[in-house]
Amino acid sequence: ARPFRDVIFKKPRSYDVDSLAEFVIRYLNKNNFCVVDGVFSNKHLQKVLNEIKSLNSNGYLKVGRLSGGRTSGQDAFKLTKTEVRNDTIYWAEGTESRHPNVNKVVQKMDSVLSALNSHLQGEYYINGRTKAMVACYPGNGSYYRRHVDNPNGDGRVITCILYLNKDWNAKEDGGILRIFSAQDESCYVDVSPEYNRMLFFWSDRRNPHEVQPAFRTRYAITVWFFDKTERERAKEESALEGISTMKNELVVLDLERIENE
Ligand SMILES: Cn1c(O)c(C(=O)NCC(=O)O)c(=O)c2ccccc21
Ligand SMILES: [Mn+2]
Repeated sequence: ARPFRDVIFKKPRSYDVDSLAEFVIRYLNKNNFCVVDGVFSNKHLQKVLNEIKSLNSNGYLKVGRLSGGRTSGQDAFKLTKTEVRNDTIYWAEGTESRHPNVNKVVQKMDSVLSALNSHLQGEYYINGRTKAMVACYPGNGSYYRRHVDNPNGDGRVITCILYLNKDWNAKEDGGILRIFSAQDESCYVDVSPEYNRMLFFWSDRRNPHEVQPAFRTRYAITVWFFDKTERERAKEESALEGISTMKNELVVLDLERIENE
């Protein structure tokens, strides 16, 4: 397969939230995804990384169980000896006192979130988000199988990821996020999970993606932005099905229920 374009990751004119939001929407409309490098200061991100490492060493990150792009034990495909599925995750509200710098990242994502609406030509109205998912791939070949974040209208419209991996060398460390073109299976774009890199993409079927096996510890913080209408309809439907409608819990439940697209 060949990359569907040599994507040169441009930088926005400036990093105020409105220019950022305009830049994100422009590339979401053009390519269905947008990479923005250099949003945070190195000083701040170093503190964020330290907080996440201590969350990890204090056992706050739990194995991702059946969540998202994997089916349970009855997998047909065999794992190679170096590929193990053990991404670990921690859900942050963004207000906990144990990680003030992670909270600042969530607040920055919130400020971008609220600025997006004035650039979305009315097809969505973003009015909320999930909790922030702090994810760690331990680097023993752990990976995330190809999936769509929101294949069935659970309300999530934009995925926002911040990568925290210093001096990442994808050739040795792997861990590439490969986003496939929904139209043409043989086309994809590879995003290296580099430090201070933000990635936005439509959460629906436009962006099947996978995390390739990582051979070094790989950290990321992800937030999913909700569309008001789609979210309310999903909550009505799930209420009918009797699934608990606690806002963030529902998202966690959805992540466990999502099958591959
Ligand atoms: C750990 N992890 C993920 O890494 C991704 C994902 O697509 N990550 C993309 C990336 O890290 O580049 C997910 O979409 C995901 C969904 C539910 C639970 C855990 C999850
Ligand atoms: Mn995903």
